Amino acid sequence: MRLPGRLSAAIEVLTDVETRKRPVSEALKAWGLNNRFAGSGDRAGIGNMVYDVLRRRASHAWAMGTDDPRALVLSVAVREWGETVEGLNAAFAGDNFAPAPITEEEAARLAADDPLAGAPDYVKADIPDWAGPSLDYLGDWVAEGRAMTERPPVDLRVNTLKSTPEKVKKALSRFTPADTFAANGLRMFAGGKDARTPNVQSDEGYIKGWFEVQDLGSQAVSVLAGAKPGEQVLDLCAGGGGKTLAMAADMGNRGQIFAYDSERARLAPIYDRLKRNGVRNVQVRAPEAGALDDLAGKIDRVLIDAPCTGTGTWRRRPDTKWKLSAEQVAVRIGEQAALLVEGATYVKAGGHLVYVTCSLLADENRNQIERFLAEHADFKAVPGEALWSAAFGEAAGTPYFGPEGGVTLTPHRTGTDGFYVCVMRRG
Ligand SMILES: C[S@@+](CC[C@H](N)C(=O)[O-])C[C@H]1O[C@@H](n2cnc3c(N)ncnc32)[C@H](O)[C@@H]1O
Repeated sequence: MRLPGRLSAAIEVLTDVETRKRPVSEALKAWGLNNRFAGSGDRAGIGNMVYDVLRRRASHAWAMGTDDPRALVLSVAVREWGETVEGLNAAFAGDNFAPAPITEEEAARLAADDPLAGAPDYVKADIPDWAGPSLDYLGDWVAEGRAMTERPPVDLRVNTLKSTPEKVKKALSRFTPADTFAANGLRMFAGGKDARTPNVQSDEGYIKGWFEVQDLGSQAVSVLAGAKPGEQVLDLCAGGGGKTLAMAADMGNRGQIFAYDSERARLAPIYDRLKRNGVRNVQVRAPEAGALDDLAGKIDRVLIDAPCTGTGTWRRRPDTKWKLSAEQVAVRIGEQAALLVEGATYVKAGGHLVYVTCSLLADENRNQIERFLAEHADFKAVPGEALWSAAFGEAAGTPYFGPEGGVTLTPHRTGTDGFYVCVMRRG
């Protein structure tokens, strides 16, 4: 496929996402199944265009005076991918799969010198209009929003139970992985335009369990969770086990992690992942009545990687940015508050409760912790700044340290997905 056909396909997928309210990954998959002639390069190019549009949907819509998928795709093609109106029209003329020629009005919009003139800050930040005040505590929320519109890198966590950063770097040298502020993290930066994402999961090293794909922010909060060899740890919202695996490696397979999740289907991938990673100190507890009763008051460290709105992952899942409703936020807040109360019951005296979200909303982070601490006088927050500098030193970006003791990572501040972590000690 040539570029015109790929642009038409991106318009089709975006229309499908909008009209059928489908998740973008599903719409892209469906397009691939219905168009089997398209190769992997085509699918990558179309996917990149669709995601680029969604990351900057508000600013491109402002520039074009409409949020019609065709206008948004043309705007990204010209303003981000470096195409010209003349070049596109020439290419469209000779291609049966091309979109209709660019109109004069569209051409004028695409040529505007200051396409965001008069735009409100939330449009410049490419976030929903309600979100600015919620991110205000971070300082420059327009810069925070803009950083969330960049293509995310691929981050790996080296599994120290089976490998070393040097060994993984050598095995993946064709992708030139770079070091990160986390000692076991490696990063591959995203390419531009139709560049393909490195397919590291088909690499021999991945199959052998030398590394996992895990955002650097997720790695960092796993380190800050502070699991030590020999401890009894409960991962109360273990899901597919991303943080369970990271903690097991930090514990050197010594001690015990109980991995639990209320959704059997979420937990399902953990079994294969534990095997591939060579993890031997995890006991998976399936969601059955009383599954955790025997752990009450006995655990050194309880991790609550809480269900959340995922606002910290907007650069990876930009479609969710435009769909989040106040009702969804309220549901998550209720679940998180209940999990904090439940998680506390498993912590032994002198043990720690660790609360994590991949959200940047104060209501899911600081406000939850402040309410919990006000109602649980036996818990005290461990200051996040001290935890951070002990783990990563001064050179590791500048997270936001909240007055309640929490640490907030953001694409703008730490070059990671957005994450929040607060470690609390039971007195
Ligand atoms: C952010 S995800 C966990 C991700 C996982 N820890 C990882 O690192 O890959 C949150 C998880 O919490 C689970 N969950 C939601 N409510 C729960 C509850 N009341 N008890 C236990 N798990 C719950 C969800 O099923 C979901 O898998």
